[in-house]
Amino acid sequence: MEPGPPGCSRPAEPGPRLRRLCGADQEASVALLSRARAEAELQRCVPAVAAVLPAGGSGERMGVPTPKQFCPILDRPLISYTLQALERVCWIKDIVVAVTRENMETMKGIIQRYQHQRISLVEAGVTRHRSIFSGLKALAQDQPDSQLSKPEVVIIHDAVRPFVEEDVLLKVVTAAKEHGAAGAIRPLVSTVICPSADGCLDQSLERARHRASEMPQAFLFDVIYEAYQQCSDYDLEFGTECLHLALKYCHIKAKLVEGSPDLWKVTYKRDLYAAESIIKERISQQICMVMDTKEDEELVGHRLEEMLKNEFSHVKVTSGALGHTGRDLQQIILEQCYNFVCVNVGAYEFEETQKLLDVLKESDLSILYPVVVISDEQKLQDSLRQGATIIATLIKERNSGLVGQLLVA
Ligand SMILES: Nc1ccn([C@@H]2O[C@H](COP(=O)(O)OP(=O)(O)OP(=O)(O)O)[C@@H](O)[C@H]2O)c(=O)n1
Ligand SMILES: O=C(CO)[C@H](O)[C@H](O)COP(=O)(O)O
Repeated sequence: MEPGPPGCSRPAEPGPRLRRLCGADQEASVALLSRARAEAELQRCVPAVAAVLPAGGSGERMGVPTPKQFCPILDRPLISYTLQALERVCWIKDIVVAVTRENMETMKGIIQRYQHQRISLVEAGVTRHRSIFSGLKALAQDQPDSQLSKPEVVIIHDAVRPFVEEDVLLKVVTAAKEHGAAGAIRPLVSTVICPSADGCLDQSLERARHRASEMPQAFLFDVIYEAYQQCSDYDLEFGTECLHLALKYCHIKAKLVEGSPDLWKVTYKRDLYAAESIIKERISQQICMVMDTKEDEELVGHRLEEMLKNEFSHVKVTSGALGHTGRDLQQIILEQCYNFVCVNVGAYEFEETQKLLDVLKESDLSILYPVVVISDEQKLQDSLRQGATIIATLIKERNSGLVGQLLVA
């Protein structure tokens, strides 16, 4: 079993992804209520945790004019995925993002467009360490008029590592509470060598004895803030390791926690393609089919569901949403489903469907929302098979040109 939240006697709640899968078949209102209760309970017993996200770099190694954190992946900026990953964790109270002055408006636009919550912006520094320090200062202020308050534990996570999961965040926070500092590590992929001044091999490190230091990291706030206040200009200018600052200036030996391979930092252009593939794979595992009527749900929805279950891990069928757009959508959006397929059976009245699509489009939560019309009721079985093939291809291909399109099976 995962460790419970720090300072909390209850075992950890399953992460939102797990909750989404577990709760899929429950009554919507019951699921909502129990989720709200569980989150309120967690909020009460976890120490105050905030996160600082340095996002003020220029992404030189990426070699494109746009800083990599703002580069689009499936039409959504990279940083938005990272924010979403942190926001899903209900016990992180505040998320402080450090961005350069020139990108402040861009960042505000992203927050508004993707409805990010609990975010505060601070001005980034000229190096990563200075950006982090700027975020920590905002949390330390603790002024009555400030929205932020000093946390007990602070998570530091790069804005360009979008695949951080709740379990590793919980592990580093728990370890930081006990040891003062903690960070995720990974085995080295290549051996680290030390060249001499003349470009020849000086030393070769034993790979099995070394690890790559990744993110997230977590610290008792007072420890890391003290370290940043004490550290030299040289550290702030050239340092790359926050755990090292805690060791050097506060004598805190960080606890190292094994991280997942997806924690790597998007650095080169090829990393954007890798990130896109991972996102595609993740979001392509779930699909929500919205039927126009209850009868269609029974007649067509569940047969389509059976056909699609071999291809996707989570297929949800819902009906009546076209008539009760507001209520049902609220539930669907809470589940953060990306793929909607509205199925009309032999119906050519698309006004309600159009309304639903407009709401989805404005919500910016959904990436794919085509309408599939199973047109021929006489040959329903064949149409269904064809419909299932179209739906599966749509979800897997994720061709953005098909968003909001009408397809006829
Ligand atoms: N002055 C800086 C430099 C970097 N970062 C952030 O620190 C994280 C990790 O740094 P890195 O991968 O080195 O980003 P860049 O500095 O943007 O990349 P490069 O070194 O290729 O220019 C990124 O989220 C980056 O935006 C920051 O907040 N402020
Ligand atoms: O992994 C890290 C710390 O452990 C940092 O993400 C990394 O050091 C950032 O360095 P740089 O800005 O030079 O890429």
